[in-house]
Amino acid sequence: MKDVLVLTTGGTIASQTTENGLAPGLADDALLTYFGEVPGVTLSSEAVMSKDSTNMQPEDWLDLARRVKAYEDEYDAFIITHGTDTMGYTAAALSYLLIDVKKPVILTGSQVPVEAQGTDAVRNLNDALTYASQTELHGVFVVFDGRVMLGTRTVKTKTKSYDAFESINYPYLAKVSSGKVRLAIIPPEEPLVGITPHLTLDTNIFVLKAFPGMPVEIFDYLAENVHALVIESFGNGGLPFQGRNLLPGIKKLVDRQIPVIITTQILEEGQEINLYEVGKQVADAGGITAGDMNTEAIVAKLMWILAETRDFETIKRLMHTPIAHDVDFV
Ligand SMILES: NC(=O)C[C@H](N)C(=O)O
Repeated sequence: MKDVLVLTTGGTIASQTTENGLAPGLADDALLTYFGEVPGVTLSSEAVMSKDSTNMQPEDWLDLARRVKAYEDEYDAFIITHGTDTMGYTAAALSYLLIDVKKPVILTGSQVPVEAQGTDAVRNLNDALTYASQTELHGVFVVFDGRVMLGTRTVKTKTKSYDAFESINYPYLAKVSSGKVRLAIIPPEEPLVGITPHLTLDTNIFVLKAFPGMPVEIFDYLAENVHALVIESFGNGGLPFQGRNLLPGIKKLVDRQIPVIITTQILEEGQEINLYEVGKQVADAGGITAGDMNTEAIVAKLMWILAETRDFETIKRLMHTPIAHDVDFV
């Protein structure tokens, strides 16, 4: 017998047409009626919030994590229904906040409201339930369009199509179809050293997307106001050092022991920061490469680490340590 708790948060899956466009409005436990019967599985639900995921905040991630922790012993698995727009962020954040969870926590949602014709919601809900009832793994997962992805690797790549999410730089964990899970093999991860599981976040970070012509003055503001900065660089980690030279700005933050994490705007294959002069100079200025992590995971991981430590070297080491399979190389 398995007990599964469905935590609902809103999203398109629970949205209805209003005069202001689609907005979550489905009755609290209405989603439960769209799950099929699975022998030996009992479903319960709890309405956590009713938000378009665009409106979700780090405090909402904490709310969800605390509920899973509070109910962890009572249920065998958790399904969180969620909007797709920021699902990748929530999935990454829960992967860190629930690093010690002993049950599967599965996020799903849909591109078309559950009540609308041609909806993908019914399939996704039932695939999530299939996975919840059959998996032996614990941790945070996204189940969408028949694919199971790690919470730290899930990125939304399509605004409308049903295959909205991809597992970036990591294999899909499983496929779900016709009520069956076909599993890939996930190697175990080294035990976590130097940080203990905790349910807190420091949201005082900023993400900067580089573009040709970006003014350098922004770093003066950032140096005074953030605990860490993420820069989405070009290609393999490159940022301009000619014209509007970003290196002094990066150095300014690093000199103040503010970590500057360098990721890339390119979704796949990660970065090799020392390959080109434009990247090596960034590394030499103190920029910390993020390897093959995605921005969603970097944001959540930084907030989670910063809540425990502000020590520059410790942050750097932990950013480079695989946690919830978030990074393969740096
Ligand atoms: N497909 C969706 O769920 C999109 C919606 N705007 C949300 O993120 O809540």
